[in-house]
Amino acid sequence: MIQFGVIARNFSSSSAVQSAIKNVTVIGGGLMGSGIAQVSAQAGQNVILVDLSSDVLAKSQKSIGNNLGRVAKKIYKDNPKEGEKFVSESMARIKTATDPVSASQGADLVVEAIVENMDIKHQLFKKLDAAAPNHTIFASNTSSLSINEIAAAVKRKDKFGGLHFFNPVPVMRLLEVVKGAETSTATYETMMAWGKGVGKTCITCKDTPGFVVNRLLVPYIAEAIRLFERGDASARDIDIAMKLGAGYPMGPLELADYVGLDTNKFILDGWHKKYPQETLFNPIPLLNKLVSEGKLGVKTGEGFYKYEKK
Ligand SMILES: CCCCCCCC(=O)CC(=O)SCCNC(=O)CCNC(=O)[C@H](O)C(C)(C)COP(=O)(O)OP(=O)(O)OC[C@H]1O[C@@H](n2cnc3c(N)ncnc32)[C@H](O)[C@@H]1OP(=O)(O)O
Ligand SMILES: NC(=O)C1=CN([C@@H]2O[C@H](COP(=O)(O)OP(=O)(O)OC[C@H]3O[C@@H](n4cnc5c(N)ncnc54)[C@H](O)[C@@H]3O)[C@@H](O)[C@H]2O)C=CC1
Repeated sequence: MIQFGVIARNFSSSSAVQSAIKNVTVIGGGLMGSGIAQVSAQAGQNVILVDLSSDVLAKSQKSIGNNLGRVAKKIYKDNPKEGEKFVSESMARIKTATDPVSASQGADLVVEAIVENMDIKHQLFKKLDAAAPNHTIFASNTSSLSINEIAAAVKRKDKFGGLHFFNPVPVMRLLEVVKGAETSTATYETMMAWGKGVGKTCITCKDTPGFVVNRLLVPYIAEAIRLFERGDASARDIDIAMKLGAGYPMGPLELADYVGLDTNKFILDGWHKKYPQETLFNPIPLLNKLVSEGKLGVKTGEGFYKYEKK
């Protein structure tokens, strides 16, 4: 069951977040960054959303506007005027920028949601570390990289942690708060309070590959692909089985298409390279074939299933 009401309730009850963090800079205006900007602004935070591309920022603003409209319809179903006010006030709290450095100079919290590449994340955080105020907390939304390895680029390791959101961010209620080896208790507590303030249920995890959700989801999806590859069951039957037999909202192959087969492959390959003895992370010939054919799932119109192009 999807509960948007929780956003308003949790925010009003969390005074800690209101005092500790008021200004959030979200870097990366793609799928995840736009969702993180949206839930932050909904909760009353001042947000700067940063991307290298102004086209991406324009698209993000449009999709945030649409998604806020969906939220408003639910929270203010009997009061459309209040709903419109909620959308316009939330939108007004989001500014956009193309320079991460100047956009971080007034930030209490920077949430990074750029491309999943260690070198590029290092380059970004090195620049931010030199420019952001001393009190600014840095967090990465990485799906599969190590928080400690990302934090190696900064001096403020005590003020660095993981804030791992789920797609679609406005709908998925979980936030994984990742404590790195040197994350201080104060930073961890501020991240937990902030996560609760933006309407999420927070769980805590050490810096372990995939944290909790992806450590379980990646092998689960991999096994589903192997089952299909062996011809043990059809794609449709595998998905029906997990929806009706295990209560998942999407089957594993539908979810693989939704996340993107290139992303699935990227994570599996990265972990296989790092942990070659772990057979759960072994490469999957069928997945490699689909990716090499450009069949990446929903975003390209075909993966395990075919989709109408939007
Ligand atoms: C190998 C793994 C590798 C992982 C790689 C990286 C990924 C990560 O690091 C972590 C992840 O994110 S893993 C993916 C996590 N996400 C999931 O598992 C999604 C599973 N699917 C669902 O929950 C629903 O199908 C879903 C919610 C998506 C859609 O629900 P429905 O099928 O019921 O479809 P709708 O009827 O369209 O939507 C349901 C309600 O939600 C509202 N809504 C949907 N999208 C929205 C959005 N973006 N913003 C605001 N509201 C939104 C929609 O309006 C609808 O509301 P109601 O009309 O009231 O039901
Ligand atoms: N897609 C998903 O389901 C999830 C992804 N993540 C993680 O979130 C991060 C972002 O993923 P997505 O939003 O899916 O990617 P995306 O490709 O939709 O967006 C990334 C954006 O970052 C921008 N960018 C790249 N380098 C930049 C830089 N140096 N400065 C500013 N902007 C820059 C790109 O222009 C792009 O718009 C990744 O680390 C990913 O692993 C986490 C949870 C779920």
